[in-house]
Amino acid sequence: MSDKVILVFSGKRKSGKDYVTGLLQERLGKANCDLLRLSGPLKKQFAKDHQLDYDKLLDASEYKEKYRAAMIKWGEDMRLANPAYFCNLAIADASTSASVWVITDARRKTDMDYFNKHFNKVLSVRVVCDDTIRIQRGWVFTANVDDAESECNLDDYAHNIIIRNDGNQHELEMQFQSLMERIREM
Ligand SMILES: Nc1ncnc2c1ncn2[C@@H]1O[C@H](COP(=O)(O)OP(=O)(O)O)[C@@H](O)[C@H]1O
Ligand SMILES: C[C@@](O)(CCOP(=O)(O)OP(=O)(O)O)CC(=O)O
Repeated sequence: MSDKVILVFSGKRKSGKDYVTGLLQERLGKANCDLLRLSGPLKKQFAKDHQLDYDKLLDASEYKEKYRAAMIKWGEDMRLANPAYFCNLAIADASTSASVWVITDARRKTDMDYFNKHFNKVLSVRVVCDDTIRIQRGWVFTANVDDAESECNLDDYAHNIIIRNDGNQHELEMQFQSLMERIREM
């Protein structure tokens, strides 16, 4: 079993998963820390099958939101056949030399089970944020998305670390310091 440190991030849409994991990678350095997106291989295959623009599905855009419900459904069908499918693809693409792998977008207990099964040093990190702030960042409640497994399956998971990302940079910095300390201890 690898002794890499695996940080498995999750959080609601617009909680700031990409923002926080990007900042973390900057702090740790790209050579030490690789970002793994479970949604990466999902979007790539979905785009190919449906003649869509893969790059436009990657950023925080309206284009992604337009196809989100269909991508969730498609991804769920794939996961039903093999819950490890996207996790396997994400780690196949990851940097073997980085000592820290940050999974940016876990959504399901099966994702958590996968990393806990395959790695020793795993921390689950939940990014949380008030809905009022998510709305300011462009979140609009959408049925079949915000009430679906994709957004809710890890709500009651016993996360190791909670990061509050309401936009207070000082508060975020303090939380980063203790997260970095936890990583060093591992
Ligand atoms: N702490 C923060 N300070 C400033 N902007 C932020 C912060 N957190 C998130 N954002 C912004 O809010 C938007 C949504 O964040 P993002 O990381 O894409 O969320 P998620 O990946 O959880 O959907 C992005 O435009 C991002 O830059
Ligand atoms: C179909 C998805 O993989 C789409 C995920 O796209 P992003 O990971 O880009 O989403 P946010 O960062 O939360 O906005 C969801 C799933 O159920 O797998």
